Amino acid sequence: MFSFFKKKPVAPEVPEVIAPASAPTPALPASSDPEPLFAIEEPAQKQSWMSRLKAGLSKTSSNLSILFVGAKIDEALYEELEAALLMSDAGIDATEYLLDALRQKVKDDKLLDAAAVKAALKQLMIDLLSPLERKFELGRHQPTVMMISGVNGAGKTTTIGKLAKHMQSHGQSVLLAAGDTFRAAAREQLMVWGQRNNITVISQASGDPAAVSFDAVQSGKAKGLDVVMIDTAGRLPTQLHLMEELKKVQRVIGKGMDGAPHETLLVIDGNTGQNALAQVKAFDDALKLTGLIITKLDGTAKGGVLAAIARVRPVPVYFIGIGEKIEDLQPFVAAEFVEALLG
Ligand SMILES: Nc1nc2c(ncn2[C@@H]2O[C@H](COP(=O)(O)OP(=O)(O)OP(=O)(O)O)[C@@H](O)[C@H]2O)c(=O)[nH]1
Repeated sequence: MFSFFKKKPVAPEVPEVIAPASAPTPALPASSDPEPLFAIEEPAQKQSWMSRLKAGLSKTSSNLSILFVGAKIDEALYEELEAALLMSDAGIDATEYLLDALRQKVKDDKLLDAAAVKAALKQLMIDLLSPLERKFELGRHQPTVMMISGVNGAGKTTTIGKLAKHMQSHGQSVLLAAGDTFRAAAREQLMVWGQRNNITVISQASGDPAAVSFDAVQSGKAKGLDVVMIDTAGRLPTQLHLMEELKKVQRVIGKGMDGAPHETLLVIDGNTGQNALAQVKAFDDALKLTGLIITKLDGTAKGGVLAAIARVRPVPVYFIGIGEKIEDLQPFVAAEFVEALLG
């Protein structure tokens, strides 16, 4: 089944490479100015993203923002706020932190009306979530090697597809590694997708995920590509042998290129709520994550989990996802997120 007992990281078999018909986009010269990804500049696009983010987070926001409509600033309001934050999966720590800070602010600034208290809460939430903001940059390494992990069905493969297409449309040459050697369908899915989108995918029929990853890094280096993205099989943090396998994949990537993987990302399903926090802790302990991608925030009532992450394990959130389309994945911006929640 899994080959994590093998001593050698590189499997002897020849990897299958699904290459696009045309050669990949030539590598850009290494630039001293790394390029941030996904910056929405156009006001119309920004507006469209904000309205979709608001709609996506409406189940989380409805419990919160309604509290302030015509509310009196009394103990009942704080209690309802506490319940709403806990229901949004902000967790006990972040909820207590926000409520204590809000009480203090209301007292210090002598706030008397609900709108002012809501504005104060908004600012506190922005301050809490801002440290999670981090721009995803390319161009510091050639290739930039990214390893993508997460539990089953979190949205890893879909997210890789969205990122790859976006990077490609920004002139980046991208190589994907089908490191999910456990689920044959996942491998097929990535290969078909690669062919359709003119993106090279490295895969092995009965592969060792570490070997596939190593080959991908070697190939990325040899071809002078910009980005190598390595998909991994979904696993639960409680499956300790599979977490060990993931650590091995990470180590072997490092043997393929010094300093790689440059990004070790965890994809989290935003519907998971408090369990997401357990996932962040476990994957971070095992792999030292460089960033998170939180998917499926559309339609969830549990968007408050970002506050829990910010308090308990503040791993940067590079992107958030609110749907299946490519434009539904965007950089996390604390002020936008809070505006969608409480705006
Ligand atoms: N609504 C919604 N669905 C999403 C989002 N991101 C991914 N999905 C869907 O979630 C499902 C699982 O996505 P995958 O990318 O296959 O997940 P995975 O983590 O690779 O799954 P495994 O390979 O089983 O571990 C698919 O149906 C995706 O279309 C999102 O932001 N919103």
